[in-house]
This record gives sequence, structure tokens and C-alpha cells, in this order.
Amino acid sequence: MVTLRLNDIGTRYGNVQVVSGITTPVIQPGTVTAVIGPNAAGKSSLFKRIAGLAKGTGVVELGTKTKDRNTICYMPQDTGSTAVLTVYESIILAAKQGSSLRVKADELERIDEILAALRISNLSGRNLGELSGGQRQLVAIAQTLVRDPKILLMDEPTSALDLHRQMEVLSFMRDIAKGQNIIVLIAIHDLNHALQYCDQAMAIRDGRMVAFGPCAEVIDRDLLRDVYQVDGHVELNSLGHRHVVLRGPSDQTDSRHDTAILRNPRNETALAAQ
Ligand SMILES: Nc1ncnc2c1ncn2[C@@H]1O[C@H](COP(=O)(O)OP(=O)(O)OP(=O)(O)O)[C@@H](O)[C@H]1O
Repeated sequence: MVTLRLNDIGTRYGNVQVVSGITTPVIQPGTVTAVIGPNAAGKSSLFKRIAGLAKGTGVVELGTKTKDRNTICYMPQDTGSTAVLTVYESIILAAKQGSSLRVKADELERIDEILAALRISNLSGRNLGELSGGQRQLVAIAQTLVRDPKILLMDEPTSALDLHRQMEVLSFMRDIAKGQNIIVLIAIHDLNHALQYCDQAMAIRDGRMVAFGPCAEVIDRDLLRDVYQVDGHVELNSLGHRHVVLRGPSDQTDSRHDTAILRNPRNETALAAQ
């Protein structure tokens, strides 16, 4: 079983520190964590650091001694591809990364299952270059899932999808996390989707983690004001779900540097070290 704990994680581009001192409680398998925060907060950079694609400080603790190239998989935000491959070929290649190119029957079955679950079996024979943005995003999800990751880092996986597909994919990811007992981290801008589909949230602002805990505790009026600079609140909608209601941009445009919100309902001590 793989767990994940970030211990004082940081990364930089040249001289610019874009992620600093991120320490989390232990993230358990079977959970979906929303990684939230404004544009340029450092969400993608944090994912790249966790996946080992960016160097930096701190330790990514996995709670296991057995780790292979597919233990942590990162699905980037930009899934553009000009490769002259069909969708099916690209997914076989993703599944076989770094291993023999011989494909077994059960691997093909698994690919078929994932394509069917994402409702993109009809795209199998299409060339990658001729797909729409949303179709490319769904194929990228399939390419990531066939690697059977234990920790899945998905960078805005629904940004190009229509409403139906967004809900379908998020609910599918939640089922995969629970069914396969893996850890899923999703960078996401839609806070209502985070509230609906994710177990917990990690909020990042200016490269620092400012809150970590159950979505219902992290996503509130203070977060909207201090992290997103918008006035709003969270209320129960007619379906009984928590729902963000926005009034508009906050007047306190300078509050991001004045107000320090630092909340971690599950592990105060981890954050105290920051
Ligand atoms: N390759 C790079 N070289 C230099 N700076 C970079 C690079 N990639 C990202 N940055 C900078 O790092 C900071 C964090 O960017 P990052 O992409 O991690 O933010 P993000 O939270 O994922 O944003 P968004 O929600 O807009 O996708 C930004 O200031 C960005 O300009």
C-alpha cells in the first residue's frame, strides 16, 4: 500500500522560488485530493516536483519500499500531441513505457476497458492530431490510467471537457481511487466540483500551502476572500450539497499579502513547522 506525505517540498525555476515549504499530513490510498489555488499559485510546479520531473528541496515520502516508474504518474495540463499515431497505438505505448513492447491479451483487455469507461472506444482508430481538445484530454486520461499508477497527479483533467464529461470523468476518478485504492490528486479550478467529488483539499497561494483538510472545512468564505480575492460564501443547495455562491471580486485586493490563513484541520503540527 502506498501513502503520500510531502515533507517541506519546494521547487524553483532559475532563481525564482515557485513552491516553498509544503508539508502535508499522510494522504491515504482511496482518497481524492483537490489541489486548489489561483493561476500561477504553483499547483503544476508542485505536481512536477512530486513526480520527480522538477528538482527541489524536501522529501516526497511514499510509505513503501517498492517503487517503480509507474508508482507516481503525472498527467500534464497541456496534452497537445503531434505524434502520427492512432489513439489506440498511443495508449499501448503509454502502457508499455520502459518495458518490452510485447503486448499481452490482458493488457489489451485493460485498455479496452478504460476506453469503454471513458466512452472513447470510438476514437481508437483516429489519429491523435485530428482530435478535439476535449477528446485529447480524455485520451490523455486513458494514457495515464493504463500505467496503473499508485499515485495519480492530474493537472486540470477536465478543463477542456463539456459539463457532462466533466462530471463523468470526476466521478470515474473517484471510483478508481476507491476501487483500486490509489491516491488521486487533482488540480482543479471549479470549487463546486472539488466539493462534490473530492474528499479533501489542499489550498496553495503564492507557492505555499495555506490549508489542508476536508473540502467542507477548507472551502469557505475565508478561502474565497484570502486566496481567490472574491466575495462569496458556501451554502447547501437544494440537493443538499455544499455549493459556492459568488458575489464578485473582493474589494480587499491587497488582502493576499496581509491576511495569513493557515489551516489544517487534520494535522496542525505539520504546518506549524512551515
Ligand atoms: N518552465 C517554467 N519556467 C519559469 N517559470 C515557470 C515555468 N513554469 C511555471 N513557471 C512559473 O511558476 C509559477 C507557478 O506556475 P504553475 O504552472 O505551477 O502554477 P499553477 O498554479 O499550476 O497555475 P495555473 O492554475 O494557471 O495552471 C508561475 O509564476 C509560472 O510563471
